[in-house]
Amino acid sequence: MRKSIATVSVSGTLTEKLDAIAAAGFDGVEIFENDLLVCPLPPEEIRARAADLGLSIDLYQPFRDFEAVPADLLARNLRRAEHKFRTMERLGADLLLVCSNVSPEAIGDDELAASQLRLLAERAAEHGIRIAYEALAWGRHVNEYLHAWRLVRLADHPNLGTCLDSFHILSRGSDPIGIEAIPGEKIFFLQLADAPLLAMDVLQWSRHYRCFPGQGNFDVAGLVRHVLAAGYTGPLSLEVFNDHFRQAGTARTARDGMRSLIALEDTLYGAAHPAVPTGFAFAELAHPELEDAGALGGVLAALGFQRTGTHPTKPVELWEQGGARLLLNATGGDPALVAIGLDSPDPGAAVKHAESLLSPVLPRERAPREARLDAVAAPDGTEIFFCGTDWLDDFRPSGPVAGEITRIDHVALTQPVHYFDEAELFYRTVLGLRPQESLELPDPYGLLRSKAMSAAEGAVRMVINLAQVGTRDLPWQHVALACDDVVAVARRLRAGHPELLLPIPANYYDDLEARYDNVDPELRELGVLYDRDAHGEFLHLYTVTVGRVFFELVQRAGGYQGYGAGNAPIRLSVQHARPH
Ligand SMILES: O=C(O)c1ccc(O)c(O)c1
Ligand SMILES: [Mg+2]
Repeated sequence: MRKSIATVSVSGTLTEKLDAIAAAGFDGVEIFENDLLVCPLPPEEIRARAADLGLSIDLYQPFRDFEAVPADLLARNLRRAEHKFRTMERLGADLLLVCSNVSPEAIGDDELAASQLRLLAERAAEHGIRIAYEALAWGRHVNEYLHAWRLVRLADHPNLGTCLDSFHILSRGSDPIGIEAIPGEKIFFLQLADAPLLAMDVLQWSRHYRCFPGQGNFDVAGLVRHVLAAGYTGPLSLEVFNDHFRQAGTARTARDGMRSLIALEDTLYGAAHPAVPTGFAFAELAHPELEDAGALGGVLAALGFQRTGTHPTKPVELWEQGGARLLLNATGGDPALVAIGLDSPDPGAAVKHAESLLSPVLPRERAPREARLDAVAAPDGTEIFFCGTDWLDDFRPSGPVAGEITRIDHVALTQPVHYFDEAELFYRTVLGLRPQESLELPDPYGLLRSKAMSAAEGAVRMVINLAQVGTRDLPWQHVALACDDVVAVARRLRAGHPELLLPIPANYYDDLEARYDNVDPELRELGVLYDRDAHGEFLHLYTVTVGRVFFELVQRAGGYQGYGAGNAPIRLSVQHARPH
């Protein structure tokens, strides 16, 4: 299907927007009036620029507060419309979006509204222009899409149709099944936006929190199915008002919008993800070139990891315990998590799929006998490797290392605020992870927003955290290691090891013991954190931070599904209290 985007959805000047929108592969644009008003170029030049870029101007918008007004106001509104028509002729646009009247002067009279819309359509027809009438969710009298359609039907003019906008329909909880009753040729335009579920005024929600399909909680694909079933053949057009998108990189947001539409089409055509990862192959940590991997090696050795192999051509060591594998890459930089290896049932298909979703595939250098490893860049630059089974052979590992740690449980990455939605869409679509809980947690110097995602019944879990701004901004990352016996590790490390994140405040344990019966008193002694959910229990423990990275040991009992999120504020406070 043709793909469009409203210029309001991305940052920049109008010319920057058009360049980025074309570069991302869109077929057309909706020109938002404000973008035109602030543009120094005359409409003819904007038209030529769009044409040079291969973009059609699919819609001009919005024309506000037109219908259902007293006679004197109608005359003024028609004069306003004539000006828009002339601008559109210069722009080469032939579809005008009219959104439902929000003014207190609007009259709640369907006959009047329809007759005035008909008049507008007659005037538009003289210019070869068509009108797409949209119900704003907060319209004074018309705020339901079926009401807008009733007025269009009543007005009965070939140059008048309706514009459907997924946000206005789904934010009100309207059932989109009714779309199928609208003849496809009377749906002049389709605008798509998703949004997180928020209990707030619908206008504020729309103007600040819309996001691309797949980044929020609406069933946008389900709505599009109804629109296609009605016989609509126009473009899928993104229309997003979002405070963060307005600050984010223009090209990057345009590409993210395109990724969202490609993924939406995949959903519509019922294309299953070709290679959802089945586990963590490894986590790769960069570190300064030091004997025994320095402080990082010290923490890992204390946790019971051993170096079991070395890469034949690169300064990379394999450290193992149970099924947990860490690669230590002596890049010279501060310790940081730089790559994640995922067990993939079909690495080639996974990379092709990632590429189809516009993820940059990373070039790899490898010696002739080394395993082929395909990687793409996640939005924050973390390299994501799709691993088969042969990569491990390169390291000639010396054999299994027994210990309490069994595998990588999850990896947590921190994203800047204006790329948080992009990261979520990437992990959902490129890796096929499903969103789990979304949380806001108090930090002594801010509020931590966090989203957990998982696949293969928890075999792969990722947590994306929002980097905090304006406070002590610590872009921490962490690797959580599944462990059979957190208490045993804590006992061992308490005996003179400085690697554990301590002390945990006594107030925490006082509260814990009030909340739950039978809390093991040893948890307090050892500084082990504890949580429970409907399924089971969770014991966990953190190490100190080395560079940007810290480790967590987690013990899930009885099918516990969470991440101990309620304890994150405790962890954050202790981390902030320690010198870095
Ligand atoms: O927020 C608005 O006013 C507005 C304007 C035009 C639209 O198409 C829309 O969905 C919302
Ligand atoms: Mg709209």
